Amino acid sequence: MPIYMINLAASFMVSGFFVFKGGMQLKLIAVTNDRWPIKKVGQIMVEAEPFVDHFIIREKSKTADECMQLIQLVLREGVSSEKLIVNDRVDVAVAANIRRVHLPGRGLDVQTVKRCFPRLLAGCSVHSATEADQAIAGGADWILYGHVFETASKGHLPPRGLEEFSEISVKYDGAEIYAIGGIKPEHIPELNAAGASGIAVMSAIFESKDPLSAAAAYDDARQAIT
Ligand SMILES: Cc1nc(C(=O)O)sc1CCOP(=O)(O)O
Repeated sequence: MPIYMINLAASFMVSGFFVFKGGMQLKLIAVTNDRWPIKKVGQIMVEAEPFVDHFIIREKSKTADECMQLIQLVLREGVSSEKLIVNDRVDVAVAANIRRVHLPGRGLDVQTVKRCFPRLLAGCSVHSATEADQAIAGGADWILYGHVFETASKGHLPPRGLEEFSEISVKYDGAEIYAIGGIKPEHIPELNAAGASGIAVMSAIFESKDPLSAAAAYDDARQAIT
């Protein structure tokens, strides 16, 4: 039986109702998809914001200056700087006074970034239990494990599924561990049972004609299990 099924069974065991990781509601991270001009990305972020805990600004093709413009735009529209996570661009995070950076596999490692910029919080993407071990040992404040389900965003490559994800979340109980890749609202119960702290979603929000409703669907699903 996969470990996440055992977790699911165990989570029913305390007086017949669910026990959630740390008693917390699953967090929703929305990841920008680098497909739109700055103004449209900002508009989507502002629309989805009521249901989103954090945004990862992952605009790989944009210049540092354009990323700064996007940050200024959403801050002006009332999005809290605490909700913003800058992907990869430590320079942009420091210049824009954003506290959180998300580091992709091939960039600087968490330990180096945290040593050089002790005030930054840093997370990273992992794709195996070994990478998760390295990230946690390096002091990662969160990790994103993926891709969990099949997704066009990863060229429909075979997904990693939930088994290793669940093993990581059991091993590092209490750490912030997010699932990414192909996540739909209906996956939330099984991700919760696998010990997810939250989920990270890209296309379902940034390709939607109605980003607020798209984010609300994830919120409904997480409310349904709390
Ligand atoms: C940006 C990203 N990183 C992944 C990883 O596995 O590290 S999967 C992914 C794309 C997630 O997009 P969607 O929500 O559209 O499936």
